[in-house]
Amino acid sequence: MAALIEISGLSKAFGGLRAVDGFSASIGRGEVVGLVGPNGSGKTTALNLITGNLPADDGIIRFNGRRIEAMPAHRITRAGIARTFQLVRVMPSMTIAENVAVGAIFGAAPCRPAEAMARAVPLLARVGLGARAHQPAASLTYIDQKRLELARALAGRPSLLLLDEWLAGLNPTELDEGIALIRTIARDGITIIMVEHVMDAIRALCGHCIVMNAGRKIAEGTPAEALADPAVVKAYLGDDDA
Ligand SMILES: Nc1ncnc2c1ncn2[C@@H]1O[C@H](COP(=O)(O)OP(=O)(O)OP(=O)(O)O)[C@@H](O)[C@H]1O
Repeated sequence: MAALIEISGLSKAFGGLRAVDGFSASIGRGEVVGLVGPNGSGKTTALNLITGNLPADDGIIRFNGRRIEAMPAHRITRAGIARTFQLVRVMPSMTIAENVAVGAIFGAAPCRPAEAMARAVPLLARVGLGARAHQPAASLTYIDQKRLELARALAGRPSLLLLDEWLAGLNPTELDEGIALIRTIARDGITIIMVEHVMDAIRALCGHCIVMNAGRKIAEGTPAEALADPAVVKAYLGDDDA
């Protein structure tokens, strides 16, 4: 399988802290990859480097064969990488549909505002917000803001979707719905990298799992293989997420 994204020697330090330290990975088209690891292991920082939300200190990222590690975030979005945030970022004074339309206008398949609003409608239905399209985004609960962020990311028609703990905080019913929704996105052919602490979701969705600790990749394989790796068991010992 040709790699959609290839990461080589990616590094980022905050002062003396090596948050991402020589991280390399190759992810094929159509894969659903779990990026897991104890708290503070560098997962969100790795996503921020891929999306250009943070500049890398070192390393190469090839997406669709193009170097993107020095591109500004908006060009990376245009190139086809969309994301959700662990700490959601919605524009509270705009309506829910307008928030999603922004994702269409600035995404990989840019369009005019009228078409962007038309694209938003079915996506809001898909994430369970269909009845609320014209309400202000500020009216949404935290969980519903996460749904909005996912619709906004999809509106950009990305080829790579990065989910940062998108399933966190869902109740068991919502979790089942969320897993089913991610599965439909993958079936549409969108490659997914999901940072997630909900291991049942990783097992249910991911054929490929990468485990980080202290900024480094410590294991990789199927979820069963990677999570059973002795280095992974050791990394999680003493961590509340184990
Ligand atoms: N902007 C920043 N400035 C300074 N330190 C940071 C910054 N962002 C992250 N860090 C530190 O870098 C390390 C890696 O953080 P990161 O958020 O990438 O980990 P994570 O694996 O996503 O953790 P979690 O599972 O808790 O979200 C942590 O020690 C964190 O405190």
